[in-house]
Amino acid sequence: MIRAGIIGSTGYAGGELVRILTVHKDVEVVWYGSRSYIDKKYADVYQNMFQIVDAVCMDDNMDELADQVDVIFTATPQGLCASLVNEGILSKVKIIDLSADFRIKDVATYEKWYGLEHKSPQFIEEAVYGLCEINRADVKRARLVANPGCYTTCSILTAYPLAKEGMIDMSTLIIDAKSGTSGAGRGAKLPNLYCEVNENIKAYGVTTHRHTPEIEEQLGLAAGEKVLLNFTPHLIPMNRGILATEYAKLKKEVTYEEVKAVYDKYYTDEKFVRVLEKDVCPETKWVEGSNFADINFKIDERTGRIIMMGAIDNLVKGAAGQAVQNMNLMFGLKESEGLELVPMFP
Ligand SMILES: NC(=O)C1=CN([C@@H]2O[C@H](COP(=O)(O)OP(=O)(O)OC[C@H]3O[C@@H](n4cnc5c(N)ncnc54)[C@H](OP(=O)(O)O)[C@@H]3O)[C@@H](O)[C@H]2O)C=CC1
Ligand SMILES: CC(=O)N[C@@H](CCC(=O)OP(=O)(O)O)C(=O)O
Repeated sequence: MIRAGIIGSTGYAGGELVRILTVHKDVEVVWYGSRSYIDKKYADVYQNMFQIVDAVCMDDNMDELADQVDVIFTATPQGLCASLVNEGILSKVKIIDLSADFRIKDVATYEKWYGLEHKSPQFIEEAVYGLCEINRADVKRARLVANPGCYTTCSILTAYPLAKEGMIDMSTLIIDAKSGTSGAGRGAKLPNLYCEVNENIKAYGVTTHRHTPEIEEQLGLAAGEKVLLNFTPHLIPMNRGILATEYAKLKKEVTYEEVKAVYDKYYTDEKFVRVLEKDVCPETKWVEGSNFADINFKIDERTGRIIMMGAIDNLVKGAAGQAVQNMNLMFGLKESEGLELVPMFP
């Protein structure tokens, strides 16, 4: 059995990790980390775990944890993982960080967009960007994985094949994304109160959202050029789900079949990416509770643009599911172990 510790197990992403790992046949969660609930029963924090998880919450002592487990998940605020990790710890355990600390290769870019000083820049280079469909071989060898962001997972997977094959003019790419409120975490914040979110929709982080440089870096690597794009997130009144709608100019006239062949080239063998049938638009409801990313596209012949669409569950493929997919690869397990979750509907 792989012994796992979760720092930040009481947050939404950490809670989803617990839900998935509790039924993973090769994993035992032995450390339910928390800052506010130390010594409290985990099932008192999340009653859905009543009679399922008996453990009590522990602190965030990564040094002590590293002696007791094989893998540590950090589902904690930006900056925390970088402030705890060190060579001694990394020589003993594998770390999968759900925050953004090791996602962006240029430390100045991270510090600018996150407004934080990076506490462990020496590990940025070695960290592997854990988007399994794109970096599978590197993830298998990694001891530190930077689990991608939720908006970024959806945005990158949706455009990746066309960026990689040079079919779109990257300078024209515009990403409009919408997220349910669980994306903002469990912490009490005024903009996330029921009356602020319900019956409402708003854009936020316009031109400044921290996922912008992460998407630019990854799609830039795919396209082999520096990419600057517009990314505008929106908060919508639902619990889970992200929908990204992405617009770009096609470099030349192409048919539906030609574009479909490109998506199939990258995703036919990918269990968790479903390229939908012609004219079917992805919906968050069709992926809820699952590790699927549903993707499709439509060519607008009038404008020469292509509209790409993607949907994921932000807490599963956008966070905990992807983290478990990474863990499976790092430990040589079946990639989909514990993740064959059927989407729930309605
Ligand atoms: N929500 C989402 O959809 C996604 C989240 N992520 C990332 O995952 C991470 C967690 O997000 P999310 O679950 O939403 O956030 P939450 O606010 O729901 O949870 C944060 C967790 O971190 C713990 N924590 C906070 N501060 C500290 C600290 N100083 N030391 C130790 N533990 C601390 C909290 O513990 P306690 O409550 O016990 O004090 C809690 O368990 C973030 O980096 C986020 O960006 C990534 C992808 C998607
Ligand atoms: C709705 C909402 O507030 N979403 C969060 C992003 C969610 C997230 O998980 O960000 P990381 O993946 O980078 O950790 C935000 O906009 O900051």
